[in-house]
Amino acid sequence: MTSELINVSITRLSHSEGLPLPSYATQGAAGFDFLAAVQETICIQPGERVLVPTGLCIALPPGYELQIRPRSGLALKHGITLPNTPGTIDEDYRGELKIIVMNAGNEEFCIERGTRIAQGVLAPVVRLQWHEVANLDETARGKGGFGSTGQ
Ligand SMILES: O=c1ccn([C@H]2C[C@H](O)[C@@H](COP(=O)(O)OP(=O)(O)OP(=O)(O)O)O2)c(=O)[nH]1
Ligand SMILES: [Mg+2]
Repeated sequence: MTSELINVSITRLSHSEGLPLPSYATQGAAGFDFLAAVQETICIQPGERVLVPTGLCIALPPGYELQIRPRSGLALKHGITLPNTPGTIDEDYRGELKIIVMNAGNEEFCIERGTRIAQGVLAPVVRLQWHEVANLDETARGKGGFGSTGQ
């Protein structure tokens, strides 16, 4: 990938010792894979969700967020998803990164230590400032939405 690399400070908690840092699986991958820093294998029953530790804390540079997204292979093969996707890591968060993993499949799914459970994508943030007005400008769409343009 030709995009610039942004430095992000990272610290480890004791339960991630021995695991490699999250990394990009291919040269052009947009997301790096988070490894589950579980001490023992945890199994999620269909419909259940668990909070998976990463054992990592980071300090994002100002103006960035980290999005935590599901992995499509786990979603397709096992129905593993993240109910809050994309999870938002704020630039001022210094706690442990954790991943809310849900089993939307039909069978038990087990997460072993080091399972690549989700991916992180660094993204720039644009913040707004409200400008309260009496009326909004008119558009062709107007208030039409929720299927107003047809199938
Ligand atoms: O999948 C996630 C989502 C969030 N976080 C952490 C980092 C984030 O900066 C913080 C707060 O997340 P969010 O704003 O989504 O949750 P909230 O329910 O609004 O909590 P808060 O009141 O702490 O902002 O929790 C995670 O570790 N994993
Ligand atoms: Mg919040």
